[in-house]
Amino acid sequence: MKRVLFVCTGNTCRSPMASALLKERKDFEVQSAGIFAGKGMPISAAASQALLERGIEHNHRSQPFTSELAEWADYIFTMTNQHKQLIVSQHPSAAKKTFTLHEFSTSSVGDVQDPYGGDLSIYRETLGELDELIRQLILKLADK
Ligand SMILES: N[C@@H](Cc1ccc(OP(=O)(O)O)cc1)C(=O)O
Repeated sequence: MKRVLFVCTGNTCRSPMASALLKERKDFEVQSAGIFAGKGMPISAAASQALLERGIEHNHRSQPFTSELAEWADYIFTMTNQHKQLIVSQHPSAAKKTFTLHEFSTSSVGDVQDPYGGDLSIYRETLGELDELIRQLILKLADK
């Protein structure tokens, strides 16, 4: 099974939602982490609510991005180009397997904006964006 690591900033909103969506497929080993994440924080309440509205329950505890996780992953998908640049600069050996979610899934330039601090409608929008990106991601990974 391919090992996929999603990375965002705090590992309480975007990457846990992406992870929950891909885990639904059961064909991948999935983890998430944050560049500036603390350890053991739950998924944000609004992210959890947006997932529950789609019938997805996601047990999550935040974790920081580490070199061990970088080694574990076959693919590292970041929410923004800044996350990618940080990873590549600190872990050059991971450069070949690190992509922004937009560039890998849709061959486009763009960031998944941080919904942190927004209301539930913002989280629903982010989840919708992630859902579409992950649909494309699955198609792309099937070709690998
Ligand atoms: N701003 C938060 C950290 C944080 C940043 C972004 C964030 O969203 P995401 O999990 O999508 O990166 C979550 C938390 C703090 O000051 O603790």
